[in-house]
Amino acid sequence: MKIFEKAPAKINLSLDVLHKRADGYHEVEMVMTMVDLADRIEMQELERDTIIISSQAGYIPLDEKNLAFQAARLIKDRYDVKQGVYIHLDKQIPVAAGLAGGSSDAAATLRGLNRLWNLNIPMEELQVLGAELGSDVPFCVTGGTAVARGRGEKLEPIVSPPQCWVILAKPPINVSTSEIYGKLNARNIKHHPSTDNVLSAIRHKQFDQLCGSLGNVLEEVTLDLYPEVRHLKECMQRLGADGVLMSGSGPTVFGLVSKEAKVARIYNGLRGFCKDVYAVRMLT
Ligand SMILES: C[C@](O)(CO)[C@H](O)COP(=O)(O)OP(=O)(O)OC[C@H]1O[C@@H](n2ccc(N)nc2=O)[C@H](O)[C@@H]1O
Ligand SMILES: Nc1ncnc2c1ncn2[C@@H]1O[C@H](COP(=O)(O)OP(=O)(O)OP(=O)(O)O)[C@@H](O)[C@H]1O
Repeated sequence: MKIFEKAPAKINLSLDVLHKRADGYHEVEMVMTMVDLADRIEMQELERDTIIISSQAGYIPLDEKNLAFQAARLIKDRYDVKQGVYIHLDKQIPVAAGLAGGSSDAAATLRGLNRLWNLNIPMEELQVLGAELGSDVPFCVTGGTAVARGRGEKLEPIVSPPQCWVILAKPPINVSTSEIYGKLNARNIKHHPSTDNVLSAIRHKQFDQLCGSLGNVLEEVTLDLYPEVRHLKECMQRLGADGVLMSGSGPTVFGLVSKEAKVARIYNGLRGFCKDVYAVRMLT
């Protein structure tokens, strides 16, 4: 049997760090949602006890370093599954972008193998398994819109943000999440975003208030290290996006845009100096 799962990209509408924990991770408070840009994952049963990964993208690992491989191995080990699986990743989400592409692939693999092997694992249990693979994986298991706390695994689902366009632009650089968290001085954060303001804007479907409340404490670190990300952010603002923020640890910058008429101008303006630009809808 062969099944398919979609693995959408996430964006952080807000990302606050409360403090650094004794285990080295950071205690976060984030509002996350998904956008209509997704990898497509095909999973096919194999009689042989093996995990095979392939992808059309030449620049991701296809061995045990791949998060989809790790997800498959985890589920096989925990539930004593003797069958194997062939997993093909049709990558559409740019890699190491701050859009949780690998995490979403891992989450989609957990959901897919749960179906393929009739394991009937409840979603909450898949999220707990996902947390072993990465901090963004539990959110990606269920998707939607949620407040994430802890190191990202404590989730509170909320209603969808007001519908709008999301323009994503990724400059051609690689940013390491652990490097950015490592360079953040949690005791000396200049501007904490207000999670309450973001939540109130979402609940009341106040698009302008949402745009005014966006904030990410990792932005300061990445923008200082990589001036091209700052330049991209300023460019998106100048082109007229209503709210602009870096996603996750970057380097992707997203712009929220309410009027469709503005989308093509912003998209074309960014394409002038950035190859990876996408105009998508918020997933509701
Ligand atoms: C930046 C975000 O993508 C925002 O959604 C996440 O906080 C990071 O999620 P992720 O890439 O799934 O992160 P993980 O793979 O768990 O961790 C990568 C590295 O980021 C750092 N890390 C991650 C999450 C967290 N709450 N505190 C951290 O300090 C740790 O150094 C860790 O070694
Ligand atoms: N299935 C996968 N897809 C993409 N990258 C993967 C995958 N599995 C492992 N990786 C590796 O993970 C690293 C991070 O890639 P990913 O696209 O998940 O980053 P990201 O979007 O910045 O994640 P996050 O937003 O969760 O920090 C890359 O260096 C890549 O080689």
